Amino acid sequence: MPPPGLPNNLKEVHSSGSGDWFPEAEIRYYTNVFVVQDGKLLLGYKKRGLGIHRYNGFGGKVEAEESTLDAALRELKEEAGITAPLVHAGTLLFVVPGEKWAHIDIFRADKYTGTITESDEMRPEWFPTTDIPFDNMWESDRYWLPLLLSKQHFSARADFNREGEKHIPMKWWIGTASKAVSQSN
Ligand SMILES: Nc1nc2c([nH]c(=O)n2[C@H]2C[C@H](O)[C@@H](COP(=O)(O)OP(=O)(O)OP(=O)(O)O)O2)c(=O)[nH]1
Repeated sequence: MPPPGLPNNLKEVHSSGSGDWFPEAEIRYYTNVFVVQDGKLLLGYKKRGLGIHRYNGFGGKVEAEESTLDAALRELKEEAGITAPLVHAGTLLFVVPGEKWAHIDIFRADKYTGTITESDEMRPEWFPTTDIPFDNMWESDRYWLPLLLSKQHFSARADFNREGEKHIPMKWWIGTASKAVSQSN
């Protein structure tokens, strides 16, 4: 059974952890973009803020009166210097008790235009899709990123406890939807 906050028509791919899901809270919307080309995945080494010193896709908060897609395009331009045709790949609910729930819309692009450029926030780096640095990414990414790479639309929830700057994974659930990956623009 999918956890609270996810649609209930999903097929489980992976789940882990124990205890109860953390209680509901207000939702804040984020984006995250992964560019995949010629068997390589573009990641950014985060130089500041949430997820510092770890690799991630490019993204951030959706601003007021901005669509999710526009936010994703803006963050990709700000953080990596490029633009790309984005396809919605899945959704991740990122939960920390006492904080707003982060609803992260995750996009994939198979091509891009512009010159990849380091920003204040991210240092872009290509990795072979067979050698992704999961040990240096958010803990549950290893379970859903393969679904993004194989173009299966997914929904996931990951609950963490925060200890200072550290996020300790408590429980997570990842599933796929029957709907095919659709073009979002
Ligand atoms: N891959 C992955 N990404 C995550 C997880 N949790 C989480 O917040 N993120 C993403 C969502 C956002 O893309 C990014 C956090 O955004 P941010 O705090 O840097 O937002 P921002 O760029 O608007 O921040 P700022 O400019 O205001 O400092 O991290 C997770 O578990 N896995």
